[in-house]
Amino acid sequence: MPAELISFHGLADRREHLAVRIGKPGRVPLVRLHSECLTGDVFGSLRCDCGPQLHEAIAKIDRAGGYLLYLRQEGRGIGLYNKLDAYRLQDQGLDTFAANRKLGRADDERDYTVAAQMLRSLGVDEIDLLTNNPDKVEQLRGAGIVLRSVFSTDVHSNPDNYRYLKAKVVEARHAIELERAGS
Ligand SMILES: Nc1nc2c(ncn2[C@@H]2O[C@H](COP(=O)(O)OP(=O)(O)OP(=O)(O)O)[C@@H](O)[C@H]2O)c(=O)[nH]1
Ligand SMILES: [Zn+2]
Repeated sequence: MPAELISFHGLADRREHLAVRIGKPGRVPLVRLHSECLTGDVFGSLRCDCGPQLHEAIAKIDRAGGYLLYLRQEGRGIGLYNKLDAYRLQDQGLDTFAANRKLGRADDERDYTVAAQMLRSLGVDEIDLLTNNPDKVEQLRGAGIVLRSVFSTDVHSNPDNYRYLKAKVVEARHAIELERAGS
């Protein structure tokens, strides 16, 4: 599908982030904040749901018109090296959040101020948001972005990511209807 890549510099965290404009965004575009996940997005790891969510978001935004904000927040902000350490701890039985804590990190270190800055510079102050994560909703609202609607993503569960998804529901209030998906 036709898409336009827009690269941002000089944002609050000084990192380079990307917006992908897909379809024809109207006044209230459909937006997905996608946090970088090299293992899931590029290599198709089944440990998480990032790859399928990325493709789902692109297809949905293509239909509605909007933006995929690809945020360089690997490992919920702790980076790839630390995420791989966290995976090792998960293999020893810790859940995804406890593993972060064991490494001396917060459960989730992502700050979505940069997403609000990117939207503003695209001329957007009201959106429909695709997410299950209440923290994205609260942070965007706190940054002054109006959320007309919040849509859940589909449930992309498999035997390898079930514990990871369950921990998101139980510990981080994600709106994922795991049981209805028959997992
Ligand atoms: N620290 C850590 N990060 C992880 C782990 N698994 C995936 N991630 C990262 O988590 C981020 C994706 O966030 P999720 O918590 O899966 O989902 P979300 O983006 O908060 O919520 P949705 O918008 O509903 O998808 C990506 O940056 C991944 O690299 C893990 O086990 N530990
Ligand atoms: Zn992932």
